[in-house]
Amino acid sequence: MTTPAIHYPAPDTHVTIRGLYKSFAGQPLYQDLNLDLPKGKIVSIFGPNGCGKSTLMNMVAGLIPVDKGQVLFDGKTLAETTIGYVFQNYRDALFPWMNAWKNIAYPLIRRGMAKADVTARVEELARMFDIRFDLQRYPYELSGGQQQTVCIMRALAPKPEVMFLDEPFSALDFEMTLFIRDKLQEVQQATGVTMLIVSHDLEDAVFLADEILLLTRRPTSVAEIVPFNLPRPRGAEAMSDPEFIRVKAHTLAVFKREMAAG
Ligand SMILES: Nc1ncnc2c1ncn2[C@@H]1O[C@H](COP(=O)(O)OP(=O)(O)OP(=O)(O)O)[C@@H](O)[C@H]1O
Repeated sequence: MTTPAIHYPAPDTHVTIRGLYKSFAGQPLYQDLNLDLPKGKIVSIFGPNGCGKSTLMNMVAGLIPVDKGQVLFDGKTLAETTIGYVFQNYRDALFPWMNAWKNIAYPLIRRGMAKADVTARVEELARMFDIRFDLQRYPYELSGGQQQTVCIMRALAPKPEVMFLDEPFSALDFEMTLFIRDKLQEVQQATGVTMLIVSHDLEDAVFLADEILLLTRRPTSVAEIVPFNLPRPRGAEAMSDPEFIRVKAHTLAVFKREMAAG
């Protein structure tokens, strides 16, 4: 009798993914995926088009069911874990009938938090994000960057243990990208939240990451996990740092290898 391999989590693991399977229309996407995501770190998911970056994140976040497998957060189930999610398209992510303040407060009000505590938390987030616009304004009155900032504040409001961000920079101009990069790093440093970011842009994927999770083509597995240890905070000048350039080049080489395979 053979004993199945036991995948013990690496030290400092937050999220453990074990024996994960997912198919769409009979076509396998993931087959027995085993993965550990480190606690209090930023992990970027990067890989070829359609390899399943968003699907992986959405399965971990519980937005898409797995066919088989287990995902645990510090040994707890998703239901026992506070998570935050920033959706890919900020234009559709905010409740249009609520002003920015109410959007941010929404997850707190739903949890039954007392009014004074809700106000204190929204004010704390407004200070953290150095908000200069009027939070009484409605989403349609805000710029794209302001809307995305509100989305991130809403996701952070309940103090999540894990934060999921699907393409958070894809619709932002460069100035706003720099601002959001700064803020995400500040928040991460201040709170120790574990972050998982899906990106289809190589530079974005590398810049914020402690680890870049590189996926193969479909059926998808882990091609490589690339560490990126440049000290924080990483400002715009980090983009010309030799270590950033080296990690980006390595990531690109693995990506090209995966594109050529199969
Ligand atoms: N609901 C669905 N039904 C059928 N196929 C799906 C569904 N969702 C995703 N897929 C397929 O699964 C694969 C992975 O999709 P996913 O969006 O996760 O990939 P991705 O790596 O995030 O893609 P992209 O780089 O295009 O953003 C794709 O081939 C996609 O067509």
